[in-house]
Order: sequence, then C-alpha cells, then structure tokens
Amino acid sequence: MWCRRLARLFEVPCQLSGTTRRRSPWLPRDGRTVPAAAARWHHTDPESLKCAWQLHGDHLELRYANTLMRFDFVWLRDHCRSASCYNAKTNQRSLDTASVDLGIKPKAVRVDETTLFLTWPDGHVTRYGLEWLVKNSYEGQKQQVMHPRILWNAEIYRQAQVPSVDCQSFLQTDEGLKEFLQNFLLYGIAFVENVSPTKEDTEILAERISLIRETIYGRMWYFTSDFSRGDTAYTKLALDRHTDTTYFQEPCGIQVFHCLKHEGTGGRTLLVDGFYAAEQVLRQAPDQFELLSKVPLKHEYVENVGDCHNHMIGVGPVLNVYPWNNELYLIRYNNYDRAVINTVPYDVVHRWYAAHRTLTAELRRPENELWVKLKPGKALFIDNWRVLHGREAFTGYRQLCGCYLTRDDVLNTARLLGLQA
Ligand SMILES: C[N+](C)(C)CCCC[C@H](N)C(=O)O
Ligand SMILES: O=C(O)CCC(=O)C(=O)O
Ligand SMILES: [Fe+2]
Repeated sequence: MWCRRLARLFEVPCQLSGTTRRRSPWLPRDGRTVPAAAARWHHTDPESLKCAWQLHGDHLELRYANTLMRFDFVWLRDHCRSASCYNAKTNQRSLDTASVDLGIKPKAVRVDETTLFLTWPDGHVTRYGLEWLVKNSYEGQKQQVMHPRILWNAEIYRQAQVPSVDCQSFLQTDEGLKEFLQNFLLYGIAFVENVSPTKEDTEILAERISLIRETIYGRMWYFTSDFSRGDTAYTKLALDRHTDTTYFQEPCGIQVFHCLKHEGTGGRTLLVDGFYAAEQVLRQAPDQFELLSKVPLKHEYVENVGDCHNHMIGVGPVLNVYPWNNELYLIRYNNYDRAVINTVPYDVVHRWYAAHRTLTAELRRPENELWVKLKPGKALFIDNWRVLHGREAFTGYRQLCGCYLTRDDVLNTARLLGLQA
C-alpha cells in the first residue's frame, strides 16, 4: 500500500545474523596483510574477540567494541583522512568523490590493535582508527540519539525543578549561558529571570545565544490584542496548543516570549511537550505514529489586513523523524493553520484523521499541560520544533514581545560550549 511502500524506502537492512556468518572459521591472522579474497573472519588477537573483520565482494565487515559494522568500499575510499584526501585544517574533503571508481575494491587489508589499513588499486593507503569507525559508522549512529532529551508531562517537569537562569549570569558568564542551554536542550523550554521588561533588553537576551530570525512578523515583534495582523494571536481569544510558523518550509526553531505588561485577568501560557505525546502514540499505535511521520501536509498563512499581504505555504508531515534511528526532531502541529489536505488519497486521509485524533488526545491530556503565567522580567524560550504553546483567553491590556531564533545558531552556540546538540 501507499504508506508501506514509502516506509520501505527507509527500511534498515537487517543486522547480520551471527549464526549464518559465524560458521566461517575465525582465523588468527594477527596484523598480517591479507589479499582481498573470499569471505572469512580475521582477528587481531587470537585470544580476544575484540576485533575481527571479514572481506566480502562489495563491503568490509568489521566487529569492534561489540559493534558489528559493514562498510561499503566506496565509502571507505571516500572518507580517507590522508593529507591528499582531506584537509585537516579546514575539516573539508579534498578528494573528488566523483573520481572514485564505483566498483573499487581494496587491494590489501590489514588490521592491528587500533587501526584499519586499506591499500587501494592505485597504491594509495587509507588508515582508519577503529574507535573512529565505531563512532562514525551507520551501526554506531543507530545506537545513539542525536539529541539527548528528557520528555516531560507537568509532573515530570515540576519534579525536575529546573531552575530559571538569572539574567546577569546568562549575559555575563559562560556557565550561566551553558546551564540555560542545557535546560533548553533537555526540556525544550527554559526561563531567564530578572530581565528588564523592554523589547530592547529582550533583544539583547536573544542575541546572546543566536541570530534573530526575521520573519513577516518583523525582527523583534511586539504585540497586543489590536488585530493589527490578520491572525488570532492578535486578539484576546484563547489559543489551543500549537507550534508556530508551520506554514514555513522550515518552521522557526525557537520562540522567545516576554510579557511586558498585563493589566487584567487570564492570559496564562500553556506548554505541552509534543515529543512526550508523540512517544505515547508510538507506544499505543506505532502504525499511527508512522502515518503521522510519512503523510505530507500543507500549512498555510493567508493574510490581507491593512497593509499586510502574505501568503505562506509549508509542506511536511506532522512528525519528522530521522530515518536511521526513528528519533523525532520536529513536530508541526497547528490545527488553525493546517491547509486543505490534497496531498493524500481518501483512504489514507481517513487513517490520518484517526492518527491525528490519537495524537491530539495525548496532547490534550490535562496531566501533560504545563500552565505558566508570564510576568514582566521573566523571558521564556520555547523549542518550537518540540514544545507546543497555547494561551488562555484574557481581559485587559496585555503586551507581549519576543522573536524567533534560527535553530542552527542556537545549536551552534550550545556545541561551542561543549554540549551535545
Ligand atoms: C505573534 N507572533 C509573531 C509570535 C506569532 C504570530 C503567528 C501566528 C500564527 N498563527 C502561527 O501560529 O504561526
Ligand atoms: O499571546 C500569547 O501568549 C501567545 C500567542 C501565540 O501563540 C503566539 O504569539 O505565537
Ligand atoms: Fe503561537
């Protein structure tokens, strides 16, 4: 069926089943160069099973540090780190990959305690550290997450007692910034306290971690319920949980909110961890999770109010996962801005609605809702690729300012501080 066919694209080849392969004898050929020949296991130390390798017609199979890895020969040639193939100063490849024969095979292979040596038909020698191979192989990656996270519901988040970071420490110390970013990466939300309640000071905060992503709403936006823009956000109405800018081909990565004033009632902010909810869907109904991650949808923003004329369209599934490890990296969920569904046939549409209902039920569980009242001085950063926000209806005068941040630059800052991002 349609979805199954798509799914097959991402199907991961089965790991070698040890039983069939291990029939070959494990020959002790310590450190010796073996001509590229028929498949059989070799290992560096006859007493230890730490490292063993076997050459096949089109790939090298290597077992090291409890990881069974398979490397395509072109891949092995392409990733050569020798001085002529790779510029270690710029961390860029010099080798022209298109010049590698797609049928290339190593002339000789040798493995010692730490290193794999390959000699290519033209005599060129490639060396790989075995640790490097484990870290950089597909099989090694599959066992890891790209982004370590703590999924939460209201109870988990409260129990964690994640501290807000003080504005001074955020702006002036690397430790403060790092603590803030670590919280942000783990939970998808983070607060800075004791910020001066102005748009300018909020901008300084934003610039500390990233480039500001300028959009149709401006660079720093600032709004009250005056319907100056053709969107419900600019009213006093309640807003159900959603992510923003789903109608961009790449939705904004981070949302910053700072409430500068509120004289009235209501207006609390709702936060829901979209990945926690999606994880529940995966457990209950993996087929529905898969459907939500495969069916492409459009979201749309059509505005014609005053001088503002905009028409934005973004296409993508609700759940976006890395195909090699099924890890979620982006949820696109906004029922207000979802466009006409015309990208899937009727029977898939029906199953999609059922899957969307399951996800929505999870997102709406009261125990998953974190309600906070934003106050002047307390800035909130939200991972708009993960955490949904909403708003309670309000009365009176309320001013909210903030901006969007470019995700790449936030993650860049985090990595430079030594965090895994
Ligand atoms: C006011 N502010 C600029 C933050 C958001 C406006 C965007 C509202 C839109 N419905 C969306 O969800 O993307
Ligand atoms: O008014 C609010 O608290 C948030 C409104 C909203 O969803 C937005 O600006 O993106
Ligand atoms: Fe929003």
